[in-house]
Formats: sequence, structure tokens, C-alpha cells
Amino acid sequence: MSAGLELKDVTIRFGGLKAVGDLSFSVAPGELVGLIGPNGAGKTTVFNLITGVYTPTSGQIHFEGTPVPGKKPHEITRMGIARTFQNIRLFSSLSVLDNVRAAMMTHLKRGIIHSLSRGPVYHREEAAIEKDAIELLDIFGLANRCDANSKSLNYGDQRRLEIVRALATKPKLLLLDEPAAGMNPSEKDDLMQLIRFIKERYNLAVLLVEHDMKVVMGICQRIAVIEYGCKIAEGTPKEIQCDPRVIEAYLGVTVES
Ligand SMILES: Nc1ncnc2c1ncn2[C@@H]1O[C@H](COP(=O)(O)OP(=O)(O)OP(=O)(O)O)[C@@H](O)[C@H]1O
Repeated sequence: MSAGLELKDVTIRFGGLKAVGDLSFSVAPGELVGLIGPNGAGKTTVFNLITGVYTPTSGQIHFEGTPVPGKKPHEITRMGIARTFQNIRLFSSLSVLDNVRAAMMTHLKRGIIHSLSRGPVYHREEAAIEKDAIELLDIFGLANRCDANSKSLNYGDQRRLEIVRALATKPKLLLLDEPAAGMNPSEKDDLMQLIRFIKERYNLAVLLVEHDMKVVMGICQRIAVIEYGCKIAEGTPKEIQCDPRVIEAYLGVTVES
């Protein structure tokens, strides 16, 4: 069994619909892999399988050699897998900083006694959380919005905050579901740089679902293409852009990178 993420012959059926069929692919530690395909191809379903929202009908999913199916989403977060959502899911009543703080709580060591007594352990941990949260927000240009209500952020900033929140759980593998959706071209350029930066800085593996081909082709080392839940191609951005099956099923025309 390899390190990183490995899917082997994964299938999930919803009644008569095979949303994902015999899908195999892997993401090595530190690798940036794209998962692309037409609308309804099964990309978000793959994320839901990896994060324990769905259990495969058959097949295997391992992360760092440990089986993922059967584990609860919060257990999978603790294994080192974090995700963002296609539809932004921030805590809309909380401030920007508190959204990140809440995500960081998944790694707290203190027990209920320390939490209730609010002694030195509690204060030390709170200070460390705040420092880490502000450092992360700073990387994403959001440190000056710490006290703002998260729903007051513009769309691009909310998408960035989603990524910060995922990073706050200290993942080894980050699943990004359409992070560039709704962003303008210059925000997309910034996002590409940020993804590259955090991958290096935090030694992350990234699995990216994204419809914007400039983003996908610009940053992914390897790309898997699915159609009707099945893999139709896998390769480098160059190989994918020239693959006749991918062009027919999805790209339509070759993409300028
Ligand atoms: N819980 C569910 N019950 C029934 N069908 C589902 C469920 N979840 C997903 N599907 C179906 O599985 C298929 C794949 O959906 P999915 O959302 O994974 O596609 P996608 O590639 O992420 O699409 P998009 O690019 O539009 O986001 C679709 O036909 C969808 O309707």
C-alpha cells in the first residue's frame, strides 16, 4: 500500500445510478492532482467518498495505508484530510477569526477540565490558536478582516476563508472543490499562486476539482478525467489537453495554458 491517498476500484450506486464506477487513482504526499470532468461526472461524489460522507458500494479507499470507509467525517479530518465545499459553508454568524478558531479546535489536546477551569493550559492553547489563525489569515490577505462577520466578506474572500478554515485543521491532504468558482481573472491568478504557496509551505498534497481549465492546467502536476463516474484519462496537463477522448467528452477545444 502506497503512502498518500489511494482509491482502488471504487464504486458507489444511488439506487439505479452508478455515480462512480470502478474508479482507481492516487495522490502521493506533496502532489497536486486535478480531478476534472463534465457536470454530473461524479467529482463531488468522489470527495464525499474520501471524506466519509458516503460509503462506497464496493472498492477500497486508503489514506496513509489506513482504510477510510467506515470512519466518520471528523475522524477522517483527524487523519489529515480536509476539504472545501462547492457551496461555501462558513459559520455565517461568526467572525472571520472565529471561523478559523473553530476549525483549529479539532486538534486541541485539552480536556473538559482545562476548558472549564480556564487555567494556564487553556490560556496557552488559546494564545497559540490565535497566533496560528492570524498567520494563516495573513497568508490569504484576510488578517485585516479578523473581526468582520464572515458573511460580510465578498465572494472571493469567502472562498479564500474556506481554504484557511480547511488548512486550520492541519491537513496532509487538502481537497479543493471548485475554489475558483465566482472569482474574476485576477483573483484566479492570485488563487493559483496561493495554492502553489501553501502546498510548499505546509508540505501538502492537494486534490483539485475545478472547471476553470487555465487554473487546472496551470497548477496541477497530474490530472485524472472522469465521465459518468469512470476514469477516461490520466496524465500530465499536456497529455490531457491532447487526449482525443478528453477533448470529445469535456474540453471541446484544446486549452491554452
Ligand atoms: N446523494 C445522492 N443521491 C442520488 N444521486 C446522487 C447523490 N449524490 C450525487 N448524485 C448523483 O451522482 C452524479 C454525480 O454527481 P456529482 O455532484 O458528484 O457530480 P460533479 O461531477 O461534482 O458535478 P458538478 O461539476 O456539476 O459539480 C449526479 O448524477 C448526481 O445527481
